[in-house]
Amino acid sequence: MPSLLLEVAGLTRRFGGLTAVDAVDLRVGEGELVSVIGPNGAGKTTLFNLVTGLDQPDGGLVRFVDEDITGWPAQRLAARGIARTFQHGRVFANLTVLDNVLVGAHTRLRAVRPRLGGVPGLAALAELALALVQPPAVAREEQRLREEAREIIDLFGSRLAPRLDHPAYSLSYANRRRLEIARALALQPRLLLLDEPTAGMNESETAEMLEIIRTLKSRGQTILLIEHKLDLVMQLSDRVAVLDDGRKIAEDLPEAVRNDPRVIEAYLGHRRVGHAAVQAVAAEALA
Ligand SMILES: Nc1ncnc2c1ncn2[C@@H]1O[C@H](COP(=O)(O)OP(=O)(O)OP(=O)(O)O)[C@@H](O)[C@H]1O
Repeated sequence: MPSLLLEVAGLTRRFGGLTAVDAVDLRVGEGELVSVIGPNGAGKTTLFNLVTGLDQPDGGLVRFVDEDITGWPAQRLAARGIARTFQHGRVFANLTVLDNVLVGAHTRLRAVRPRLGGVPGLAALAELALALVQPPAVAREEQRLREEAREIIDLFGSRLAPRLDHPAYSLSYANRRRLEIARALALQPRLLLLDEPTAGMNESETAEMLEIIRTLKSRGQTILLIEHKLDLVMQLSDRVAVLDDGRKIAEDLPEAVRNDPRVIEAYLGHRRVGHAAVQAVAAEALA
């Protein structure tokens, strides 16, 4: 059993009368790829928002490594090594591909740099002075970051590498999604959360994304993945957790989840259909 990186216990989020995330438990070990699946509205993105500090839980806790991080803001979590991508992709449209990735790297550096005495404005002034003077150490660091950013971009091969100087707004939808992942990787996250990385992608783009995620996993990257394309989930995951109406209804190895009638029924929304019919429909959908 790998050492525990993320532990979610009894996590709950209500919106008015709706319990979007209902007492969910989840554990992710170092180096694992755990997928969260479930029908639309099951609570997957809300769960991600709670883990990454974009939303506050009404109950339960989130532990990361050896700290209780429940309710921490996103910036503080990024400093601890939690990075995410969004369902609809978020990049800085007016920045180039390279600069988008550099933003990720700079965020990491800012997070680990010691605070300058807590004097308001001093840190910003120091940054400005460093930028103006560019002492050799800063120039070297900048060069190193650029090389690191290029290496990350190279992971996406001919999709992004020839477009280093292109503004993000000029990229195709699939390339913007790739760029968003590249930027998250520049944070060198201990935990990477991917929210539907293949949403809106065609079959060959999806296959490429599968290979990229496989590569990240083989390098030891811990990943929490939301994905609707179950074929991809089944190929990549160490474990699969299934949400339905905010509750975790199953968590198991991919093969076991694939054959779990509760999962099939919930996922396909065929609660009133006979078991045999469900299995027939599911066999088609999950094939
Ligand atoms: N800010 C909000 N205010 C009110 N209701 C919300 C809010 N965010 C999410 N919900 C509701 O919570 C439930 C869970 O939504 P969530 O987006 O987490 O589901 P999901 O599993 O990610 O769905 P999908 O697969 O469609 O992305 C849904 O019923 C949704 O309408």
